[in-house]
Amino acid sequence: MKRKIDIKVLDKRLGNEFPLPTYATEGSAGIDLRAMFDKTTEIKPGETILTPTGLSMHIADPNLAALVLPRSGLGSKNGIVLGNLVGLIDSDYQGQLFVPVWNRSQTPFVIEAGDRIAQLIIVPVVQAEFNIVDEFTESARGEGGFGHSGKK
Ligand SMILES: O=c1ccn([C@H]2C[C@H](O)[C@@H](COP(=O)(O)OP(=O)(O)OP(=O)(O)O)O2)c(=O)[nH]1
Repeated sequence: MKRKIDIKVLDKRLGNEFPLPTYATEGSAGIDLRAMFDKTTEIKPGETILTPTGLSMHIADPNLAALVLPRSGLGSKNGIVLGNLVGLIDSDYQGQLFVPVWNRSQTPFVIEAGDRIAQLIIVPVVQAEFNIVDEFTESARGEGGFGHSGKK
C-alpha cells in the first residue's frame, strides 16, 4: 500500500466551510493550500504577508520533504508568488505551514479567507555527504563552469 503523510487540519473551517485539500486528479502532484485569514486581506504591490494555512505536518521520514510552490495561474496572471520563491518543509519540522504570499504586481490583490494561494508537493530526498579530497580532476563536462558547453 502507498504510504501517506499525515497532515493535521488545525482550522475547523477546512472540511466545513471550505473543502479539505485533495489531489484533484489521479495524476496531480500537489494539493492546494488555502489562506486561512480571519478576514478579507489586501496585499499591496510589493508587499509579502505571512499566511496561515490551517494545516500542520510532521513528515518524520528523512527521505522525504515537502515544497511549497506558487499556483501557476496566480503567479503568471496576477503576480502572486511566494516571498521565499519556494518554501522547503524539512522532515523534522512540526507545526503549522505558513506561506509568505508576495504580490510582485503593480496592483493591490485581495485575498478572501479560504482562497487557494499556493500548492504543496511531497518529494523524495537523498542527503549528500562531504568528503575532503587531496586531488581532484574535473571531467571534461565540468571544465570551464557555467555556460561552457556552448550549446544553445
Ligand atoms: O514556506 C515555508 C517555508 C518553511 N516553512 C517552515 C518549514 C521549515 O522546515 C521551517 C524552516 O524553514 P527553512 O529551513 O527554509 O528556514 P530558514 O530561514 O533556513 O530557518 P531555519 O533556521 O529554521 O532553518 O519553516 C513554512 O512553514 N513555510
